[in-house]
Amino acid sequence: MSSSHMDNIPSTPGKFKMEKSSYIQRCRHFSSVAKLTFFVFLGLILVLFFKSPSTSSLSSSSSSPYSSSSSIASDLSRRSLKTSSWGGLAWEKRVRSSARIRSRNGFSVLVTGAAGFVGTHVSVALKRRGDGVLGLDNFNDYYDPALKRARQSLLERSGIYIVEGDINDAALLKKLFELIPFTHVMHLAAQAGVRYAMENPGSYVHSNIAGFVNLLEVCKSANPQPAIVWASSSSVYGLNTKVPFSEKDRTDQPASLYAATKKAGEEIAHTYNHIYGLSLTGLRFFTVYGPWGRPDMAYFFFTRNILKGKSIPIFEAANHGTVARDFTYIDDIVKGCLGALDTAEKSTGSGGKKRAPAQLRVFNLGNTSPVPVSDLVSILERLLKVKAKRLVMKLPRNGDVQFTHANISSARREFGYKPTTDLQTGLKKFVRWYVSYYGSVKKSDQ
Ligand SMILES: O=C(O)[C@H]1O[C@H](OP(=O)(O)OP(=O)(O)OC[C@H]2O[C@@H](n3ccc(=O)[nH]c3=O)[C@H](O)[C@@H]2O)[C@H](O)[C@@H](O)[C@@H]1O
Repeated sequence: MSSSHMDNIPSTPGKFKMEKSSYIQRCRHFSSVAKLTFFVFLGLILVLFFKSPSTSSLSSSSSSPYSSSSSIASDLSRRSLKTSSWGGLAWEKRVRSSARIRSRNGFSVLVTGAAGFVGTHVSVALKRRGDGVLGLDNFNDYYDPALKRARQSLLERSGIYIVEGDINDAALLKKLFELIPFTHVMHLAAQAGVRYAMENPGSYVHSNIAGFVNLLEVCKSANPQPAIVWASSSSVYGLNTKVPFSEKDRTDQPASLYAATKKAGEEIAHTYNHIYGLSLTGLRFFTVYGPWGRPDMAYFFFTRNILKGKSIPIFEAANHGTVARDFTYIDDIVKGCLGALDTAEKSTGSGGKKRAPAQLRVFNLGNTSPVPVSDLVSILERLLKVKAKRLVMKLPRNGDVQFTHANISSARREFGYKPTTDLQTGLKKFVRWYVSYYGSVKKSDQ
């Protein structure tokens, strides 16, 4: 068992006294000590069992297939709330400097998941236009943390500091809000990935539900309350067959636990808006891709495997049905995120109390033109000049839906969202980045 796991166990005052008492005293009080020890022990077991939803899920789960590590101990530590040391004057100075607004009417934005794919791009874009940006990320190893560290270096060069911590760490979040009166929170920290939810369900509950609630709890008590824009997912449409997907369509048939936790997030957002007057905007991202992307996503590991001469599994639906995605390029998504932030109204509550009705929105951010996965592979083959070893197989029943297709008229109306990058153009930029980042084809065995 890892020491970080032990660190999570609160020590009781009773236990502490016991260790300090003398041998004679201990003998005299042996029966009460034995009883107490028994109850302390029982308590510890209960704490271990119930403390973390992710912990209990680990008994049957393995570490992420996309990460470099495969040990359960590492999985435990990446989910623990133990954050690297924070606090102190130097740390506060870094936090303040990163969050300092440098343009007139600029925002100060807390970006959760800042070392993630979308988080990195959004942080850079905000900083570039003069907003104050403070990142927060737990650097878990769901996929190669080295890539997250590289994104962190990128942000550092733009003057953005990423606080290392988990969104479940209420003390840390409170401290950040004490230091900075954030006008906005761009909440992108999440356990992503559709298929991994069957392997490690607890991690989805931990980040997408418990973590989100913890963040909202801190936001609702903050003065001023920030406006919150956060990442939902196209997967909430689940088994919906009406195309293109409109925000008005039903979203009560999720096909994966991941989708269910994102849908839960939308309902939780409703509650915090209703009770506390928090301004909340959920963005349903449609299969976002691009440079600095996520290695667990198909376009990314297809590229890696094509270059390495390994076969790639291409899913097809029943009766050779096409599986397609409304792949959306990262720059378009960034514009959508900024548009949502810019049109977000202020939260209306203060002191943890609602003063007036507040804004509650949800938008599709897609590309409006679904592409079959087999076409994605053909584009990659052309760009990489390597023929893929295609392994066509039946769409597994592990949470995937057959297709996605966004209706974006709502986002267009509200903030002029208009994607401009087609898959061919976007993948070209991705491949260029991939080759430069991983050095050469030979080295691309990340
Ligand atoms: O749009 C979204 O909301 C979601 O988009 C992606 O989920 P997904 O569309 O499943 O993206 P990939 O895992 O990259 O899969 C893309 C396509 O490739 C297919 N695929 C995937 C893996 C594989 O081995 N073979 C294969 O054909 C999938 O069925 C899917 O049609 C992200 O992983 C989610 O985090 C995100 O929330």
